[in-house]
Amino acid sequence: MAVYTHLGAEELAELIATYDVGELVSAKGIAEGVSNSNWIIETSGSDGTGARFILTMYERRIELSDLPFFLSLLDHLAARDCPVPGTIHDREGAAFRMIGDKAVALIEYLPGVSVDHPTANQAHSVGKALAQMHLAVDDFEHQRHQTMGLAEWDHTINRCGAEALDRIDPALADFAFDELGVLAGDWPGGLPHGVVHCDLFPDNVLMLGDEVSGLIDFYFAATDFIAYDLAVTHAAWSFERGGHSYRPEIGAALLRGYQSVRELSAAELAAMPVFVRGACMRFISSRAADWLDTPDGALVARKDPMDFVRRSQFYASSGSALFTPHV
Ligand SMILES: Nc1ncnc2c1ncn2[C@@H]1O[C@H](COP(=O)(O)OP(=O)(O)O)[C@@H](O)[C@H]1O
Ligand SMILES: N[C@@H](CCOP(=O)(O)O)C(=O)O
Repeated sequence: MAVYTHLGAEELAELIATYDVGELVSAKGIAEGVSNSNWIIETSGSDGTGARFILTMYERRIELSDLPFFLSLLDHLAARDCPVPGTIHDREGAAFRMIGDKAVALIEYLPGVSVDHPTANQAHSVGKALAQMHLAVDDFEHQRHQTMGLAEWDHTINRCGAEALDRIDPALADFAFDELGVLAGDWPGGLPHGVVHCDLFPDNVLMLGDEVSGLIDFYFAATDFIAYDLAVTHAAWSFERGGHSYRPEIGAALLRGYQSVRELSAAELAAMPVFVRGACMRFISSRAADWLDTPDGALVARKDPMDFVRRSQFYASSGSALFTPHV
């Protein structure tokens, strides 16, 4: 379910007329996604040859005051040849408009599909695209506070409470409280930082064959350590679904692809074993809170926090072996 708001044909045509993209031809709701409403929009195109866009209505989770940051980040990266959709500005130059109390933005449509079970070549391309993005944000002038960092994981886990966590899984509370202590003690400092994606799961990457055709869903982007973003991507891509087994060829290809564009410093490599565990805790905490907030029988599929507990335990048992300079 990812169309939360009904927009009538007249309302959509009126909206599209505020952009220089031709007339509305069709609008189809997109089923994927959970946070926002998305439509594929087809128009006659400004030159009459037809054009396709994504219309996003921001429904929840995103603060309106953050929208200029997210949208200018898309434009910045698109202008630097990253495979990121740029925004279409309306005839008055605005990157987003309001429909009632909700913001909407028209963005470029990118081809490609999200893969469920990546190959090593695909992971290599994702590593390259991530590193390219990290280089391209170097001159991005805006910042955004990391709202999903260590303090928030701690706050979220404590808000859930041990009893509720144990209702999800009897091993969850002990694991989460112990792990938060480890992360608080070991969290690195003083590493290169910049604006990073922070949620580059396979469903936020579009691929054409082995090549990345789109990086999407930048709505968790924030200023943080650059290597932490690689850690999030590593934790999200390198396991079988459920987190039961590590896919060494995927983790290694991702790192190789990344380092073919941006080499990690010795200090960044040394921080990776903690960063990947932090990345797991980030999704354990948000998934646990979402799990407890989602009523039984709701249409939204719950994501299992234990999947990332297993990934974290694997990382803890591997130590620095996955992140040595020769990988
Ligand atoms: N620029 C784009 N080009 C093509 N498809 C897109 C684009 N942006 C989003 N999509 C499609 O819309 C779906 C949901 O988008 P996403 O931003 O991930 O939503 P949510 O934030 O609700 O998770 C994606 O899985 C993808 O299929
Ligand atoms: N990728 C995260 C949750 C964020 O949801 P998204 O649909 O906005 O990517 C997870 O898997 O827990």
